[in-house]
Amino acid sequence: MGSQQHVRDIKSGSPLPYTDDIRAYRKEYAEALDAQDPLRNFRDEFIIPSKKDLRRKTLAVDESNEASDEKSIYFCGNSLGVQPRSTQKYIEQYLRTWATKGVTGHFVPHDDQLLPPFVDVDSAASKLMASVVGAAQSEVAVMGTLTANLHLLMASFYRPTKEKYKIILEGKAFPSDHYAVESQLRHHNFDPKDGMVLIEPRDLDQPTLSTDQIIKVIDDNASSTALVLLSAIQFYTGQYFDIERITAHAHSKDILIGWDCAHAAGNVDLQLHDWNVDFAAWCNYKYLNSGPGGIAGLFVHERHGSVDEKQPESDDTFRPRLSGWWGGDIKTRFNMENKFLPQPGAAGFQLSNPSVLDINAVVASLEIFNRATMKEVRQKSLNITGYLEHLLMKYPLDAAPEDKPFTLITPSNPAERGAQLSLRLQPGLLDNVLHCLEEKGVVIDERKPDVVRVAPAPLYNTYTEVWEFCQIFLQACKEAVKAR
Ligand SMILES: Cc1ncc(COP(=O)(O)O)c(C=O)c1O
Ligand SMILES: Nc1ccccc1C(=O)C[C@H](N)C(=O)O
Repeated sequence: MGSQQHVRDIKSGSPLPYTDDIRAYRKEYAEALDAQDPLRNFRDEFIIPSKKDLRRKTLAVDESNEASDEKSIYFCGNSLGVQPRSTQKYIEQYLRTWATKGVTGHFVPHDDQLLPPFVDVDSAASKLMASVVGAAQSEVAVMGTLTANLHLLMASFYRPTKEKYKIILEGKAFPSDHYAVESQLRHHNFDPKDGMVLIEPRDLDQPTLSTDQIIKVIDDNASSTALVLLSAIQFYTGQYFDIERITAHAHSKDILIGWDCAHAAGNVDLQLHDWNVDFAAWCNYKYLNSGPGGIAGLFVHERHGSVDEKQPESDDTFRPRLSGWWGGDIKTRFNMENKFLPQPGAAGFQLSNPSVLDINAVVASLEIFNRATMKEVRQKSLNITGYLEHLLMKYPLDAAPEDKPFTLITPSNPAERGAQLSLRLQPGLLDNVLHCLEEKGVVIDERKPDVVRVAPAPLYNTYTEVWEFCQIFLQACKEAVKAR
């Protein structure tokens, strides 16, 4: 099959039919894929660090050169997404509103403002967030930070009894999640050694977890488990778990389940509502490009968020929670009567008035996402990450095994991964490979001692970058093997 046929197949949204046709390994093929990419114009919405800027010891950005400077190959949106061009405009607008309106900026709408008055920016953000994670607006709040939100949600959803008190999580969960669970158990006077049930990979060389294994751990601990907390996409392996099936299974055992969507939000087309997830939390600084440590997001399924207006605490479906004034009824919030009536839905979990500065950055990015659908973003992601895998594993056609001193630890089934591929290098190669990549202006990240994570972000990365990355990476591997 010729390269034009491949391109047509990609355009029609069908799975990319890779072949060993020599033409498909040429740069022109990657360029043709870019030319046909329906999302190609989104790249212009982002500032990709240039190679020159990355090398510079100072921050000076010479804007006149920005367009002409050669861009880095930035495949690190799984750790920190790049800056949308519009972020600066939103933040300047916020600074101007604060400077010129002072406290009146809280309440008075002004015609030229990009966002509503300060007190309403949280709902402007949740409105844009809802479709990105597959939720109703009322199920989403843009607030806090990921780990703090996990604690808040566990305060609501982890209600242990003497019999049912365990929390199931991955053995290799991101450390912050591990610490959050450990400290929740201690907070309730349980011993984490007994109360934390860790799902460990069976094979350390291929450290993914099968759905059957997860389900078996749930079954084995069903009578003593209060909560399951898993990551939607595993930060290390890039594995995308079967959220719908695992959630349904936990529910069938009368266990609540929450999902850490840090590596999934803005990456895959989550359907948190339809999958009946109890709660979820994520940060917005990875695939959602809202800046380091920026304001985060959480989801509470609508069945947990209802409020009886008169007697919220006696409503059966009311979730007990740690509260603050911003979660309270908007109409009475400023009455200072100390009668807490939570807002329905996820907004009722808010504590403080949010940082408007931070929310501006989230909104700037979400507005870009809302110009596409997550289905389209995911389709490009499947194609571009599939192309990356294909080139890494098959190119060049005459490659000897020693030319490929790495294995893929991310599942090769596209349905079981997002944008990221994690590659395990043979021992002793990592530092030299990283050095070569840095020299060539490639930004990826490493997990010591031997794993690199490579994540093309569908809204700003190109097929041509994938092609270039593979040339550089494979050459870097060759040189590292020689130097070993
Ligand atoms: C899965 C996961 N959980 C937790 C964190 C920590 O998040 P934060 O520092 O924003 O609380 C991260 C990223 O840093 C992460 O990837
Ligand atoms: N927030 C950070 C601050 C400093 C360095 C890394 C991070 C990350 O987010 C790491 C990310 N969670 C990861 O999966 O590697």
